[in-house]
Amino acid sequence: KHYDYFEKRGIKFVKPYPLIGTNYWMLLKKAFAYDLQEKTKEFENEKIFGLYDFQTPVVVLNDPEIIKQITVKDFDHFTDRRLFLNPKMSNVVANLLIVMKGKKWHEMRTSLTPIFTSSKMRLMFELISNCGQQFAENLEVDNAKYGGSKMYEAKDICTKYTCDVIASCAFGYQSDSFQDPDNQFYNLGRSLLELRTPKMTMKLLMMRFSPAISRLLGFSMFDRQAAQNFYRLIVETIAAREQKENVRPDLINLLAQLKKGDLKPVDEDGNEGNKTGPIKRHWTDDELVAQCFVFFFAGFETVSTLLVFATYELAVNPDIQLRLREEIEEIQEQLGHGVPITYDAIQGMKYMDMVVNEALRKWPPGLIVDRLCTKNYQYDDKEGLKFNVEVGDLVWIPIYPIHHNPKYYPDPEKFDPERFNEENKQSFNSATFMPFGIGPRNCIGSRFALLEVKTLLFYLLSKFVFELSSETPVPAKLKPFIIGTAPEKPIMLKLKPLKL
Ligand code: HEM
Repeated sequence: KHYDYFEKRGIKFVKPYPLIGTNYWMLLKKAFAYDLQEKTKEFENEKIFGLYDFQTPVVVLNDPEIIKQITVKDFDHFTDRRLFLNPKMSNVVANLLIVMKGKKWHEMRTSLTPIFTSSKMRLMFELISNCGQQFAENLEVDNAKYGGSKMYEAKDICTKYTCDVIASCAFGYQSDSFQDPDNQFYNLGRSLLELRTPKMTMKLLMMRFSPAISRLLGFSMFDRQAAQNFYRLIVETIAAREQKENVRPDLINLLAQLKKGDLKPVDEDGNEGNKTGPIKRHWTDDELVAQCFVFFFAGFETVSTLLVFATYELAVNPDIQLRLREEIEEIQEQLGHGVPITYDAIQGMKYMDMVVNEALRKWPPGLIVDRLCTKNYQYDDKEGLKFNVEVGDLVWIPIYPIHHNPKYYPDPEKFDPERFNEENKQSFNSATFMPFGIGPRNCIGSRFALLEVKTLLFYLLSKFVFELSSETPVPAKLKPFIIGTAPEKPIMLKLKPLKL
């Protein structure tokens, strides 16, 4: 009964099958990204087309102008996402920015935006840099024990680093996951990593297929005990900070300021308004804890995935790696060898920025973003394309297929940082490069994520040459049967010491 949605509206669509809709990629053991890419190619002359995610009709926006119209200009009709996390799971989940809806989301986003501005990131950078430096030193010592010949699994080292950064910047806790992989942060991180396994994919699909059955079966995405321990730790740390006036520039500190009403609202560019006073609102413990958890929920897997693919591309493109190292050496000469990298120096690294952007284009950690229609909507491009979207209908923005469309990126499988050089950047369209999503509901943590990734690359490349083990397949392919960006086979890295 659900499968006549597009026919009724005269929208071209992919033929669905009972129950699975158009999700055949699961049965064919294909990667979701490749399947969606094929479907968008099949409909390349259509600005929109339909598919069925199980029984849910999805309008796929296959054109940058329509994407901008719906996600930016007409955002007030599409303020929400479809939920994969059930807010009824706990009050913390209900208060995650990713999950919140409508007015409540808007209010929370406005309250949190001052935390993620450039000026706050500048202060937090010292903590990120300490983690990067410590991590590279640990690897140097470990690698030396094996005469520089040890193979490291890229995902393993990148998740350990990401975990330490989150522990330090979000939770105010110094961990060293390389030396002590049993610490509580890494354990929680590991339970998040399970998201990328076929077993968890089945659970997530079940949550999508039938939230009621999933609740009955008690499906949960995280280790409950670990999550409870975290809760206690955060509440206690915030209380201790309030008493001690500790000025460690981390999220806990910023949340304590928010709670006291010391932070002013900012506009989209992070500028404080002169006329408006500080944000005043009552914060519950659940709300405060949720904001720390957001780093884990939204920033752990995404950042480590980007790091994995960036190191992979640098290893298979030695000329690009060399050019990036030259830029790093220039910075080191300016700052003095052994001196930690500064916020301004990392922000000024043009080639680093190009490399990271190209890694985000080719391997976007988020393959799609979605929007739920919250107010009936009528689209008319005045050139013959008209369609209606009603409250509760779902639209997808196909990030991966757009990033791999030769119309926007000639020779899309080539890793070419020049696509993002100063000259090309001028003509960039925000709806053809969307690693952090698009519009008012885009990624709030993008500045933080970029700093985290660039910092580790800086410290690692100043010590090692990245090479791949012979078992790592080139070109890398995406793992089938999971919804997400992960390599099919582990990426094994050799870190050849520069000083040997
Ligand atoms: C390379 C790393 C990252 C990538 C590629 C990434 C990508 C994304 C994408 C595609 C979205 C959806 C945007 C949309 O719907 O238009 C998103 C949302 C979000 N991200 Fe990130 N993200 C990254 C890191 C982080 C980090 C480190 C944080 C930490 C705070 C974070 C926090 C969030 C939050 C809270 C949202 C929801 C925003 C809202 O609903 O208002 N992300 N991210």
